[in-house]
Amino acid sequence: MKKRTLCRRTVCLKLLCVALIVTGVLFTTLQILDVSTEERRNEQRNPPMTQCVPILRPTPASRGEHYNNENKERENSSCKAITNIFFLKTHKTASSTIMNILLRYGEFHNLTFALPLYNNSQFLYPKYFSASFVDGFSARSKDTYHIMCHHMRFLLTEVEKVVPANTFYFTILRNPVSLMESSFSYYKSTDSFIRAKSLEDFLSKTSYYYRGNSHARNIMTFDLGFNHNGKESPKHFRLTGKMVEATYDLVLITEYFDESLVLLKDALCWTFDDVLSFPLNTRTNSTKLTISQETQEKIKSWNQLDWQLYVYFNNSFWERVEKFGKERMQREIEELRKRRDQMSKLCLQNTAVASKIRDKSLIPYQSGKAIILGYNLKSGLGKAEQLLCQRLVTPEIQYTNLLWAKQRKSKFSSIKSWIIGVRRPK
Ligand SMILES: Nc1ncnc2c1ncn2[C@@H]1O[C@H](COP(=O)(O)OS(=O)(=O)O)[C@@H](OP(=O)(O)O)[C@H]1O
Repeated sequence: MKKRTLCRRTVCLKLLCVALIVTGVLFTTLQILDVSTEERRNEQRNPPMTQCVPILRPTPASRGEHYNNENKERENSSCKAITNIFFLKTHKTASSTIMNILLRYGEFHNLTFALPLYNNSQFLYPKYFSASFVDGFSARSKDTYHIMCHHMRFLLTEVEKVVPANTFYFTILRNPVSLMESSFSYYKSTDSFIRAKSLEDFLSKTSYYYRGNSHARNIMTFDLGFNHNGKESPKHFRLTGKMVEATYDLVLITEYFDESLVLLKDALCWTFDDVLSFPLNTRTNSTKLTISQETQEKIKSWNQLDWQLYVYFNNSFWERVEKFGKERMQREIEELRKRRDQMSKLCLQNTAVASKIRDKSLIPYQSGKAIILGYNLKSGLGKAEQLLCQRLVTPEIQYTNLLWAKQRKSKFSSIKSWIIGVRRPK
């Protein structure tokens, strides 16, 4: 009798396991197939991930490690490379270039990314971030993610659910004047900008054109999780600055991109090779505007919250450079540029508009009135160089797609081994 009950329990348990697996597979399939109406509406902001680049296996040479002994020196030094990283990818701030550095580092060091759900590269932006927007997230998976670096509207309590406690937080800010010129061109077809004849026209009739969306006003403040139509007072500016300072270990400045990379390299205890990058998401000169002094002032005034934030962190950035040592900074920038030059000679044939990019998987997403440039690689590269060069110029959407596929594949392999383990007779 007892044996039979035991037997029935074992059968029940097995059935339960099978049911769970079937539900899991169904759920995953539904997740893949589901493109909700809201996601479709957000396509402008959250472009679909369609293009694919081949998954290749990284080697030390493809990591760039054959160019110098720096990695060996690092191995002997006391500082240990930081691998738990959160990067708040702010909009139109060169954040895609920084992101490419993180994606490459993570891929080549087999780290795990907290990626957005399939088909949404921006964690359902402009909604506030929620841990449930992370692909495969469960409360138990918390300590499994190393890097999180996609666009989002920041919410600390939710991010903390996803990343480990010792995570390094950083972000990047850009002068709101050039940022808004860039946004106006890139987001020209969004609500607030679509009817404006020019940036000047928009700025002279903001109460008529502005529809409240973040791309048109104080976008950095919005991305950082604050009210982008909020109060403008010295007390408010100071408080926001202090709050950001308390959350982020480092705030980079777009205008001082190489100085920023050197500080980042130092803070993460990484090497020059780790922070090598080529500018991504750049526009043709034909889609850039020259901004008069008067318009610059209007932009600052319209984006006062962003402007004050920028001034605050521009100051703290230079204090940090001072601490780092100005001469040392100069030396390291020279070294970084030398290596970037070498890499550029090795990899790049030219920059090109979409129609002139030979490898269609390397075409960057195009938006609004902006003509976004990509790269053609040199032909005849060795296998390892080909991989490194290709990754250096792989746009965000394609790279995310690739990592998504890689992580899904490894998750499916673990489930498969678990099923085989359950089935194997004792
Ligand atoms: N290395 C470096 N240094 C300085 N500026 C750089 C760099 N890399 C990219 N960029 C400029 O950053 C703008 C694109 O920003 P993002 O990649 O953050 O855009 S996006 O929000 O992800 O669409 C875009 O600015 P605009 O050309 O003014 O639009 C890029 O030219």
